[in-house]
Amino acid sequence: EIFSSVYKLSILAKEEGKLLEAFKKFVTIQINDQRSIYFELQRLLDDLEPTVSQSCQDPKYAENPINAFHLIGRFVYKWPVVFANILCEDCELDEAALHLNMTYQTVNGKIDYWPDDHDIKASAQALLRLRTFYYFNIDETINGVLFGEHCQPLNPSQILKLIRIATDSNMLHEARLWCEALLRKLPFSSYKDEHVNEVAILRLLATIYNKAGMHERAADILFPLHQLGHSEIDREYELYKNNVIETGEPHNIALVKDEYDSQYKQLCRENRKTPRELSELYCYLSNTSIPYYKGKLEIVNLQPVIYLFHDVISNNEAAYFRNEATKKFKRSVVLGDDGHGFSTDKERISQTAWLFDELEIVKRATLRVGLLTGLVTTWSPLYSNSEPFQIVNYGIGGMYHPHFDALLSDKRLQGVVEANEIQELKGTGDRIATWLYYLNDVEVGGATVFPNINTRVPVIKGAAAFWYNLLPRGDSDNRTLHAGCPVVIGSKWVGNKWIREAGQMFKRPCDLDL
Ligand SMILES: O=C(O)CCC(=O)C(=O)O
Ligand SMILES: [Fe+2]
Repeated sequence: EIFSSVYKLSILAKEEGKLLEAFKKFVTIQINDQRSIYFELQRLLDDLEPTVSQSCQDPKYAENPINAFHLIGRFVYKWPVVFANILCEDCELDEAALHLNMTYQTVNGKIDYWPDDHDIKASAQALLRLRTFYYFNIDETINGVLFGEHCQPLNPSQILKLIRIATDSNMLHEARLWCEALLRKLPFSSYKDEHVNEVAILRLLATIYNKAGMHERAADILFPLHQLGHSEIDREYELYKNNVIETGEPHNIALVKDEYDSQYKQLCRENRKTPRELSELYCYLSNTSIPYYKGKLEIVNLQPVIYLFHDVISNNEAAYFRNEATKKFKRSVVLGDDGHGFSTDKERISQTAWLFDELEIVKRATLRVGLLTGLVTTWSPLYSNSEPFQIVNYGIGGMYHPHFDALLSDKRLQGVVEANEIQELKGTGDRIATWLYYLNDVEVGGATVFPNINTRVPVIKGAAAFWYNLLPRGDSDNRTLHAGCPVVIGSKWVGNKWIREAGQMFKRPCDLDL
């Protein structure tokens, strides 16, 4: 899939420009051909050109989730129509068609995955989820403004698609809000699609209420259409009317779990520490074992202490990390429920790659983490005091739900498996501490938050968050539950280095009292 990395989407946006060029060339040559197929192709070109000629030049285009939704939509619904009309397996292709075919093949190879329905659904769900975190204004978004930033407006059929996906995903509260916003857009003066009209939208709104158990309301919505003689809705209308529960129905659509506003979501929106709590936080220069090398530290929470180290990776190094990672990307996984094996998870939408100390720049960064934290970070294939860097690029609305980094602390694992059963922990112990590099700036969203201790760490390029996952006595520290908030605009890159227990016995000795 492609939605799980904004980096991959950016490549898609750039490559689309090549498709447009080849398609344009093809259409220009056929300009005098009067067959109806060429009118159809000209129409497709007129539809694609204004957007694509700009989007392929804008490196930040795909960093906006609304644009990304458009981009994926073009690859799923529009480009296949272009190719189906021009390319054929057994027929003879003229020069322009051959060129288009070749471009198609190269682009296909470059993006290594052609977006499909799964990406449409996932990018729509990402948009819906983003709304439940950041409460952006739906009407504004439809008109092409998200968090004050301009993007492509959404057309009525895209909104209808979004509402259908919300309804299928049982996010009925969101579905209703988008549906009402679409009704406010009526009449669609410049948009012509016979399937998207007032009747279709009202029918969908009625479905939403019906699904929420509000059958009477659903019937009421269809009643005016019924009176006007829209016989196509009669069956639904009768059904809703017959389902009405006389003893009373809910007055509102209940929020589902995904729609609740949790402490986690609130922290994603803003720092929630009181002025008093904030006044106790401070910054200082820390010593390392090299006399002239100091750490620039900011304390962002006192107990347990969460550190933010500033200026600990240069722009060049960060670019090197990002670039090396793109060569090895895989969809992020999480440890399976039974503690064995790894699986992809809708709660971790990103692509990851591991960078080992074999690379000189990476090795230097590993050493630096050791110097700054005072822990032993050296890695070798035989014995590792820390894991290799795990580089992560998030996707549309990409996030990582609240979790613990310590492999054994996850509630799911407690009692299910013994520490020594996990191959991962043998000889190295658990993840005593986390070092989290921020490898770029994110325009909107993407903070790292700790819901149990009301702490929010903003993304700052070149900085790194650092904390202990384990208490000195070795048990996991439940206060370190943390999450990567959904990215609204931008492409978020982080680099994890998990430091293991083994090797730290003199650096951070065990202590039963703590
Ligand atoms: O992206 C973030 O801010 C958090 C990442 C994280 O917690 C992880 O990768 O384990
Ligand atoms: Fe984490």
